Amino acid sequence: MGERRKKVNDGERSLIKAPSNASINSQAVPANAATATSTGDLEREARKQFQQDVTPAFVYVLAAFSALGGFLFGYDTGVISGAMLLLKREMNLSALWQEVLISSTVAAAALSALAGGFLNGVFGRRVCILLASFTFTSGGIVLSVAPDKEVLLVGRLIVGLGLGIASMTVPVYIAETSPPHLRGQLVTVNTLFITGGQFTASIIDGAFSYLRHNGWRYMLGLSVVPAVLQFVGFLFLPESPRWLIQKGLTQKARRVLSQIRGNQNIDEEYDSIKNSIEEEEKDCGGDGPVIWRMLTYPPTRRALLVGCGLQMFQQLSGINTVMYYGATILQMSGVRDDKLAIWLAGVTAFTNFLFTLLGVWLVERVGRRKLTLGSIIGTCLSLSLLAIGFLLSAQHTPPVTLHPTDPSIVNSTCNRHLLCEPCMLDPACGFCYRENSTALFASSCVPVNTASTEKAAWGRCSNSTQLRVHTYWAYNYCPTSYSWVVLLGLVLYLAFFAPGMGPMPWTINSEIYPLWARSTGNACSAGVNWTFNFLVSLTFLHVAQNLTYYGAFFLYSSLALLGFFFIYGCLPETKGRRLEEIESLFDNQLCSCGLLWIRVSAK
Ligand SMILES: O[C@H]1[C@H](O)[C@@H](O)[C@H](O)[C@@H](O)[C@H]1O
Repeated sequence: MGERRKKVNDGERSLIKAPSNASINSQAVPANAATATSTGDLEREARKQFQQDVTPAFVYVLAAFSALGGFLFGYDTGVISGAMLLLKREMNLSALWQEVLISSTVAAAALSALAGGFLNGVFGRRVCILLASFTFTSGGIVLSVAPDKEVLLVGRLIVGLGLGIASMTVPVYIAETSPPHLRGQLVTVNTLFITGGQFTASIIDGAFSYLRHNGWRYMLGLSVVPAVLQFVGFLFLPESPRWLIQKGLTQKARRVLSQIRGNQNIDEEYDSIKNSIEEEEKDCGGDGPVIWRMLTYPPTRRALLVGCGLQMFQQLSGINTVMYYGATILQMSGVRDDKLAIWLAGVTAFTNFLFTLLGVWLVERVGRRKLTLGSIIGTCLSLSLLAIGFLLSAQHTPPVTLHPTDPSIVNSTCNRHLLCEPCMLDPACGFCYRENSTALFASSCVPVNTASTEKAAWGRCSNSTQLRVHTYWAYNYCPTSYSWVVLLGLVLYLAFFAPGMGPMPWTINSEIYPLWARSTGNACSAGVNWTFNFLVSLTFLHVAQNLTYYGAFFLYSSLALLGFFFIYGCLPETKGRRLEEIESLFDNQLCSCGLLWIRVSAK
């Protein structure tokens, strides 16, 4: 892809007056600076200390405005499930149209993330963020005024295009503008915004679900607010200094760097970026598209494998099955009021958000490698616990005791099921039962109402008045006394996944590629993330039908275990290193960092 690099113009540097060091208070010099041998060393130490202590507020402003892209990522992927409940009634959507409207956005995001690599290289990070927020705004407007399902589809595709570009550009922009000691934390804030967006979407879904007519227009259209905010903000925010240096716009780069470092001395940082670009120019050699150069140059090939592998295992650990079907899983744990279902999704989203906050706190304390390893092993174990909960529920599933005689059941598959478990796994049927304080009785397996899965096609469970008095309709779940195991599994899953496996793939990808390969590397790995998101969420219900719920969660658990071995062997620690130094971590043979780690720990 066309990431061109121009020669850096040395002459420009001397035109700019370096900021004075006079503001550095001698008291800021650390104790160990006494061992420094020359005044130069002393000065550098002092500067480092000063720069670490006083982080200019502008860096936070940049990170917050960029992370609005993460918020829109979370909002637009999260809001659709609640909007769909209203849309399917109002527009009479078939199951196929519902699936198309949900997954078209994710598929469009996968494609545009790949294209985003090219756009980032040629036009820069800032223009791409402006483009993404413009796309989000247009998509939001189209969705909120859509007269029919075809226009809705166009709106969903436009939003997907914005998502792909934002998801790959924002982490890169934040990483490139942050000081090394804050980089991990600030990029992780972007994932915090993603989960915050998902949580906000569930609240908005809950609030507008009472507006039966046109409520979905507000749900889908409200994303315009943060999108416009980001667009306006970025009209005033600067381009990434690293991209500017790469393009030979050195004078502008120095200005931006000094602005985002609060007029501290930026010589050292500037020189280090410039030198590393010159080094890279010699090292990576060869011509041809960036992706080809990445694949033929061993360090970037390894980094790409690690980056894409992390994104793949993030999605294979099943986060989006939990995010999209969380309400059903929670229903199994005893809350049966259907009206609550939409709010329950909010509980899952909030837990995900809360534990991502823990990740922001941990990332610079324990480092990326340990955090990701701890997270994936916990994820793997809690997925097994979820599976065990489903297994116990399936083994103790209640029997069907009533066999209704309505003529339409003769042609339906529902009258073949003798237990609740196969009945609820059959998408055409649901379990209708009565319950007193001690036991469940008068249970039947009957066809679902095709217009709304909230009730049966006929009989006791098709009647909303009856459904209020001790008669229950269970679609997608079975009443069980092992629900607490499932609930515990779910909470532990989010507690382990959200601080590590949720944010780290994005954070690590923003750091591991040299500048010439950064946008292409992030485009590929974000493309892998969206592709596996699409595959896993689209196949979840089919996988559950064929392997049962516990089979599905055992499968995700085994995939997470595989992910653990991959991360253990292949992921080096990038904490505290300058972006320019990170390439050297991939100099060693592929996936030998597990061995290195053992050696270092043994010393
Ligand atoms: O990192 C994010 C986050 O964990 C979200 O909750 C999830 O929905 C996304 O797919 C993932 O990429």
